[in-house]
Amino acid sequence: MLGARGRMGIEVCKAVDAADDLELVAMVDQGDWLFNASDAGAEVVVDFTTPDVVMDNLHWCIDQGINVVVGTSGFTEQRLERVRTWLSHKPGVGVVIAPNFGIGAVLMMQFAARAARFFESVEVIEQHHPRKLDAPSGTATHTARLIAQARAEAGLAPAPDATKDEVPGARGADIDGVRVHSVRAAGLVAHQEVLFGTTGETLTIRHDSFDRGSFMPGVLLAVREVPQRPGLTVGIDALLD
Ligand SMILES: NC(=O)C1=CN([C@@H]2O[C@H](COP(=O)(O)OP(=O)(O)OC[C@H]3O[C@@H](n4cnc5c(N)ncnc54)[C@H](OP(=O)(O)O)[C@@H]3O)[C@@H](O)[C@H]2O)C=CC1
Ligand SMILES: O=C(O)C1=N[C@H](C(=O)O)C[C@H](O)C1
Repeated sequence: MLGARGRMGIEVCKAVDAADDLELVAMVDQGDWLFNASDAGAEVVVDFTTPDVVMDNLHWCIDQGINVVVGTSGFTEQRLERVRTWLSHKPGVGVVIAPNFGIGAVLMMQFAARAARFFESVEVIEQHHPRKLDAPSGTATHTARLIAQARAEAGLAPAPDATKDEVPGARGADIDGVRVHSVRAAGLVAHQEVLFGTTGETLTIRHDSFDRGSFMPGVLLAVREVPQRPGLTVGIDALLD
């Protein structure tokens, strides 16, 4: 487990410990020696660290021939392409990178992608605990990209918006033409709303993680599946089919 002393790392270690078919062989955090994982014979590394260190971790694991499950945020298309290049030199290694391991969150993203072509307007509002380092969240960025792709395939025009005098930030971040708003407040864990609008109606798709336990079934599923899935898998959608 990389990031073993973090909020997610602590939960993953507990979940792996509680699973009869899995064994936790190494817990690595900031300042620890990465070779602890290979020396301990890890078959799968799970990474919940930070966007600035995750690429080095991934590169090292792939080089060592260790399968990896990544929950850390910050994956752009360019980063994914670099991972594919590393994997092309290690054809037996599997990597699963998921913006969100919550089953409800995965469904929320799928439902949003399905609804996108029917609505001229869309806004994504993500809400997280205030100790989160990045904004917008990986989930919101991924959702916006899925929506943008569905809108492009349907030939939709940009969402109507007459705003002229904008205070910087008031309309959120623009991710592929979709506005994304990030809220940070004590008491929150991880929440997202996708608001669609068209003539005379709106549709709101909302998901709430109230507890980090919500991510564990998805993480354990990926840990069990990744050795059988060489190459790069983005999201856990394919693992749920
Ligand atoms: N995909 C998903 O379903 C989910 C993804 N996430 C993502 O997971 C990531 C972690 O979130 P969270 O657990 O809340 O964050 P935390 O900050 O609580 O945990 C990150 C941990 O990684 C440690 N760390 C930093 N650098 C290294 C390194 N080089 N090697 C090993 N460990 C290191 C940190 O140590 P230190 O504090 O000393 O820097 C910290 O203990 C975030 O990117 C978050 O967005 C979170 C929840 C669900
Ligand atoms: O930092 C978090 O907490 C979370 N990060 C992920 C993200 O950036 O989307 C997943 C979930 O939202 C929790």
